[in-house]
Amino acid sequence: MTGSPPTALRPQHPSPRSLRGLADAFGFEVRGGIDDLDVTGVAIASGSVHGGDLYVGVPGRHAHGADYAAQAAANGAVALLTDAAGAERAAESGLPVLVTPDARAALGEVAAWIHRTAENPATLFGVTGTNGKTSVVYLLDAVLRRLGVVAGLTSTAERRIGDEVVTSSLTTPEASELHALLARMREVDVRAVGIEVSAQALSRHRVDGIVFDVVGFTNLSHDHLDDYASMLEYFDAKRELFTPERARRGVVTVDSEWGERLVAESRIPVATLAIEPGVDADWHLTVLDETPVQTRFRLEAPDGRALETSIPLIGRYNAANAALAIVMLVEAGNDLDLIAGAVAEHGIDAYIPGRTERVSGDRGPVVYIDYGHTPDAFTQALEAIRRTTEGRVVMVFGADGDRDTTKRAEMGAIAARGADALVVTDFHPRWEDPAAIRAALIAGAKAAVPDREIHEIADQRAAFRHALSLVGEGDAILYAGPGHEDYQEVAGVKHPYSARDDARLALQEAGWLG
Ligand SMILES: CC(=O)N[C@H]1[C@@H](OP(=O)(O)OP(=O)(O)OC[C@H]2O[C@@H](n3ccc(=O)[nH]c3=O)[C@H](O)[C@@H]2O)O[C@H](CO)[C@@H](O)[C@@H]1O[C@H](C)C(=O)N[C@@H](C)C(=O)N[C@H](CCC(=O)O)C(=O)O
Ligand SMILES: Nc1ncnc2c1ncn2[C@@H]1O[C@H](COP(=O)(O)OP(=O)(O)OP(=O)(O)O)[C@@H](O)[C@H]1O
Repeated sequence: MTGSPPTALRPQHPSPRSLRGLADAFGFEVRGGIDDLDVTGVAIASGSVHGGDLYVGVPGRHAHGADYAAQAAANGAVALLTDAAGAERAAESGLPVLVTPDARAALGEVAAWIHRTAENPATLFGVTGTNGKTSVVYLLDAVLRRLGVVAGLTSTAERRIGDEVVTSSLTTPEASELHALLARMREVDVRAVGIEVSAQALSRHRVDGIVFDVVGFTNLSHDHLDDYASMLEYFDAKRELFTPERARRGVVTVDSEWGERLVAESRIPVATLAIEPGVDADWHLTVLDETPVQTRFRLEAPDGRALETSIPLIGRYNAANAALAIVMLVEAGNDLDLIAGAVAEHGIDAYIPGRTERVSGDRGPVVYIDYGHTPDAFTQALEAIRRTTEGRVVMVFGADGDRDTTKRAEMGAIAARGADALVVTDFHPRWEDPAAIRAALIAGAKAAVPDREIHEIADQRAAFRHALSLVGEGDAILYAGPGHEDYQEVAGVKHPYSARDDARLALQEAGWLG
């Protein structure tokens, strides 16, 4: 899904808007006749244009979208919005053209205008940070449901409109898709939406045309240094969310120096949250109890009130994610006592697909499938599992091909320090040599802990089964990487593979799961 959503994620009853009105509102140069034309939607991928759409042709890394204007026209586009170069390239398409210097930069506001998303909006929550964004939007969703609010979310794993669920591709949809989704949500009375905001989304205008009611920051650690030249550039991309043009209020987790820095540099009012004792913050989180199946915590408000609840997830970091969600809800105007009452007795019943998801049963080793693919995610998940495991911890992992190669040695080193045995396997090699990726991980592991037990098994199914042969009752396996995904990408081809399903099958084969 690149650019324009399937029908379910679009408004079913769009109200047409005049193309001339659009051109006038934005001051676009017009080439061709547009006076009698109406527009009902907007798309930036020619393949997902619906009849009545404005097709927006933007230059990309591989192509100029304007080159696909004829296909967009064949699919029912009424006009093209593009830059001057695009207008030349699309001259043969027969579509009237609206010209602007940077069509991607215009897309968010244009999509907001077409879908009227500023009218009667839901309460909008935006979550950013290296790790924990998906988790926080699911936790927001779970608490909102407990409060009786019809909620929606967009995350790396899924887009949800109330109870309707659609699998995601990008973490943050393109602006055309995001505004269509918000318009669809309004049609079915969704009143609060959690939106995961990646750094790339901020750099590439994907959340333009939106002013969030409350934004939250989880943490910042090594990732995406293929897209950003340094950690500072990566931080600057995320900091952009904490500006009045994009959000009204913020909540910042301040346990790291990046959190402190964000508070200092934020241009909107922010509340602060800390999990580490002794850190100066408005809200304080204390973890009360951790087991392999749940974490119980207490959250203290600046006015001395407190909330106690549990989540069906392991790890202090997940308690921090839940606390961030709760503080964001309070900052949006929800009463803390009301939230406390809603989650006190049964806890927050969030199910987050593929985030330290326990796929094992009551017998045998505990097996978690996780989406962690950064050094910090490895650290946090391993620490959480170590604290609740009496026996050995075996870690199965690989690393993304064609993505930030500089984190691989560190990932290997953290795995070697945190687990008793490693099974290094393939993740998504994409166009890279998978053996070279495994070698980088193993080199990092050996440099950190030279005598660590390491098994190299390229095939994921075989790797997991081998890990299973190394453990027994009281032990744990962390299989980090695949999370909720249902494919493995090799040289441009997506092969079906669900680590969760396969791990359950392997546990059954081993007689540990009924
Ligand atoms: C680097 C990046 O962000 N790339 C995005 C970009 O692709 P691109 O520049 O290569 O596009 P292109 O292939 O040159 O095509 C140019 C234009 O022509 C259009 N086109 C192209 C071919 C065609 O037949 N018809 C057509 O209309 C395309 O839709 C596009 O609008 O525009 C595409 C269309 O929207 C996106 O799908 C694509 O995201 C790719 C898949 C991607 O992997 N992005 C990653 C880096 C990303 O954004 N990740 C973040 C963070 C994840 C995390 O938190 O870890 C995310 O938010 O997902
Ligand atoms: N607060 C946190 N701090 C550190 N690591 C975390 C935190 N929350 C989750 N993680 C780890 O990061 C992994 C990904 O979590 P999650 O999907 O919520 O993050 P994300 O920011 O949405 O990342 P992505 O956009 O890649 O999905 C989890 O599986 C877990 O290993």
